Amino acid sequence: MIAQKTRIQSLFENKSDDEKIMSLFISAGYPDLESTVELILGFEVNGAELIELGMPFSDPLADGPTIQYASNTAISNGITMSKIFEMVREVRKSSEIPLILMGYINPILKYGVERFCKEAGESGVDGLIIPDAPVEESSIISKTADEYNLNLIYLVAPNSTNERMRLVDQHSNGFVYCVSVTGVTGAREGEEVAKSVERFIDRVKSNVTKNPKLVGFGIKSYEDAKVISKEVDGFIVGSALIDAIRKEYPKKGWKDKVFSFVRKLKFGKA
Ligand SMILES: O=P(O)(O)OC[C@@H](O)[C@@H](O)c1c[nH]c2ccccc12
Repeated sequence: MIAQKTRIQSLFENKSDDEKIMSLFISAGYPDLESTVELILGFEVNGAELIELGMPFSDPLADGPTIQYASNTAISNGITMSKIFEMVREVRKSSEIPLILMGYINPILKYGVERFCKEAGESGVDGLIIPDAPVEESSIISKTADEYNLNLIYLVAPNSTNERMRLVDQHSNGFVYCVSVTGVTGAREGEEVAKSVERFIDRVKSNVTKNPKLVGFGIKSYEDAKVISKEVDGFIVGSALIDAIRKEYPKKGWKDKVFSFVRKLKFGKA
């Protein structure tokens, strides 16, 4: 089978050198089941170029308190794998925004790797991030993901060796996720991230040469994003976005407030 280009690959091919891609992470089913699709479409209109849709899991080992909270809320709201695919199909009725599912390997194994990849591919998902299935264990899913034209995106972190970064580059397609700080997801003081990130990104740039690079973890403002993604293709925001939702939901007009936060992240002004 000849692999087709995914929407992720087209996005990076068509991007100009100085443009920064903004990717937003949201847990499917947070803050409620009805809003996820509307949020994704609204993120796109307000400046996001890529969406990471989290598949809520009860034991999210890479996640800090904010995403754990969103995950738990989504589980209480009754989110399921089938509902997530339904949301993706709904988004695809009106949008071609590149979409990544992000989640842990256990629920995927339980659902069935073949069934999962088939439904993901057919509903319009472009890629997968599975933090607890690193390259060494990628054979559990890589072949099937390929078959259904899903890019696999792996992570590098400041404690990855140069050899490991090269291995990750070899196995990734779509982009490589550069985790700016060691530890779990979540907003940190911007300076804390900026200080240590430069050396890490230098190393990433000399070892990850095949794939585009997005940096995430701890970015909560336009200013953070500007500094931290200076040398790469773009940035990812999760916890700060969920915090913004948490602050406004379910007050009247909460979505508009959230979308104005998104515009500020991307453009520096609402
Ligand atoms: O929340 P932050 O610090 O803005 O970081 C993005 C992150 O949340 C998102 O990409 C993500 C959510 N869960 C993950 C698990 C592993 C790696 C990354 C993630």
